[in-house]
Amino acid sequence: MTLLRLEGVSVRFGGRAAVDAVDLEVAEHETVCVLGPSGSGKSTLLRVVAGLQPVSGGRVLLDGADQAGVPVHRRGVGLMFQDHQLFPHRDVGGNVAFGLRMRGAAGRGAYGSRVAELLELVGLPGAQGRAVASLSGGEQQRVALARALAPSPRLLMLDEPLGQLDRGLRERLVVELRGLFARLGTTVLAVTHDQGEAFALADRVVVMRDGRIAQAGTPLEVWQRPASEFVARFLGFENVVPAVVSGGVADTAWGKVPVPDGAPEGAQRVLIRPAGVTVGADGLRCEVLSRTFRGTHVALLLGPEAGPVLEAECGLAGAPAVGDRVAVSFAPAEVVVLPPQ
Ligand SMILES: Nc1ncnc2c1ncn2[C@@H]1O[C@H](COP(=O)(O)OP(=O)(O)OP(=O)(O)O)[C@@H](O)[C@H]1O
Repeated sequence: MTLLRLEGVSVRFGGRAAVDAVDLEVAEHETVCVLGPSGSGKSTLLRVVAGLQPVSGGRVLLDGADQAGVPVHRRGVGLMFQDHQLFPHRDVGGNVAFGLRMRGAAGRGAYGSRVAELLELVGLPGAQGRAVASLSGGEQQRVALARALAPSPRLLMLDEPLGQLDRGLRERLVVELRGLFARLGTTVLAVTHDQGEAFALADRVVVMRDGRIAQAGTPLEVWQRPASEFVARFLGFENVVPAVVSGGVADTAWGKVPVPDGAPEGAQRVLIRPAGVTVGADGLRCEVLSRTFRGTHVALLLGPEAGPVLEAECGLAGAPAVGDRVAVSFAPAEVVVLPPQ
């Protein structure tokens, strides 16, 4: 069932559309992550849903009810922002209880057990009495989450939820959040500029560009089939060149590249994901310009004898060294013929 529906939502500041005729649905129990470069309209979209930003056009519906004129505190949405805005003068319990009081969600006596339950849920059991200032960044994030979850919002909205935390902690928390949302059946609309975070957290990602949706789909769909060169580059793929496609082969600056069956023919732009650039004995000759250890693989930057630099991936064992001369071939499964801009 659809919980949130945006119909042609636009927000204009001066003459400029920050959000431009956006249609979006979020189903109950679904986690949707809105992703996009700075200024693409992500936060504005979130603020619209929360009721913090009036629309210039279109409608926001929650459970089928038009939210026009419904104030923030009556929308039943929970908000957690990047700078988590905890009250420094209240202890942890006081901060979480604030989330309950805002909604009048429980009688005063019931706060204590609900706060305890929420702190347990976010992995901070017994932290009620701790001062906010004594918490690490990750712990503060958990308290902010407990506070946002306190009134059991029908929609939880997160704006750059893990933005300030270091990478290792972010990766751990993302996994925890995903598990928590699945257990609670929470419906989540999150905004992030970090594609790794979005892909790890979301059932569906929505990539925004200049106030519009450039692509929406499951993480796998978007990763495997970026809908445009913009999306491909935003995901960090740099191997994009013009090509003429004919008979299952793309003619590119790197030579002939096999394309998947059924790819559109004619003048196109082609993406080769680094995983599809295979280092071997035959093929396009290249010099290794750099190599970067990535944990599970080695990322190579190659200078080919023809065409622009190429990104490739190879296994840790036997990775070539900088300055080595190698040859590469291309795997059609990792080649995407991109739609015209
Ligand atoms: N209150 C405002 N008044 C005028 N312009 C605004 C206002 N809020 C946002 N904008 C503009 O609208 C556009 C979208 O901003 P928004 O904050 O939604 O982008 P974003 O994708 O969330 O960016 P970031 O990742 O940097 O937070 C930007 O060009 C921004 O400058």
